[in-house]
Amino acid sequence: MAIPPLHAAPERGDTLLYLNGVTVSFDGFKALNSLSLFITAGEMRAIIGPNGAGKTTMMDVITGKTRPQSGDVYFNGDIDLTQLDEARIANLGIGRKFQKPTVFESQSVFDNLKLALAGQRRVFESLFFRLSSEQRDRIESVLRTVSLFEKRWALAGSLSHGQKQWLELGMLLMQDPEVLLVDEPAAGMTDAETAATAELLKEINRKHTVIVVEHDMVFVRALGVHVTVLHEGSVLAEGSLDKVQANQKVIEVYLGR
Ligand SMILES: Nc1ncnc2c1ncn2[C@@H]1O[C@H](COP(=O)(O)OP(=O)(O)OP(=O)(O)O)[C@@H](O)[C@H]1O
Repeated sequence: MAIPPLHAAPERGDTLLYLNGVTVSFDGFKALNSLSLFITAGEMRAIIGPNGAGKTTMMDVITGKTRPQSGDVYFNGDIDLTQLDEARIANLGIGRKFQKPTVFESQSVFDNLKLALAGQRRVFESLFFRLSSEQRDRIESVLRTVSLFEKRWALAGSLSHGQKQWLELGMLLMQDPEVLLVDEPAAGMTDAETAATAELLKEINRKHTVIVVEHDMVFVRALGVHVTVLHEGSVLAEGSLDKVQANQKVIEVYLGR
């Protein structure tokens, strides 16, 4: 049974991402069941929910990897994302970071960011193209943002798991996306790395809209942002972490796992 929407839909023009009544079925199973989610420009939103709630499918719909059977998906008020392919959507400024880091291990931290700047160019060409001073400044600024300036000449393969995640966030930042979708950034991190990642996302959020999917409640608490709880492909609750954690429906869903 579809859960009725918690709030009336806002005006599309007031949103950066507008998902209204989005349904995705796999052989009759609804991974998203009339999902409605509205993100305002400049906000950071945490998305939580038990396994199979539809978090990954939601990100697949936004990035064009999966087409919904029904519902509206708009970016910036009037760009219909259901009509665009993944490359077009990425070029619009919707960047995604998957859970597993995919940095170039045999290249330096600096060269990984250089490769990210070059975008679609072939890897070999990209390593030998000459940087302008603005491009070098930009790489250095991102290196400082992700706390890897001191490590810039180290091979990416020698970084800790947490540092690799930060490098990959840095690679995403080189493309200067308007919105970043970040999948479980704190997974597998030490407590110190988790705390540093929360600070990093807050810093990134100063200039970019961020949607972060995460299971680690300590991390979500450190972010201190509005939380949306997904369950069976719909929004179950929304609000501060304290508010949703006190919600009886949310408690039942998590205890019933
Ligand atoms: N390609 C697919 N074919 C069939 N079923 C799918 C497919 N992709 C996802 N599903 C199902 O849809 C539901 C939602 O999956 P999804 O991966 O979006 O959940 P999730 O909230 O990201 O879960 P997790 O926290 O485990 O990553 C699950 O029951 C999953 O098995």
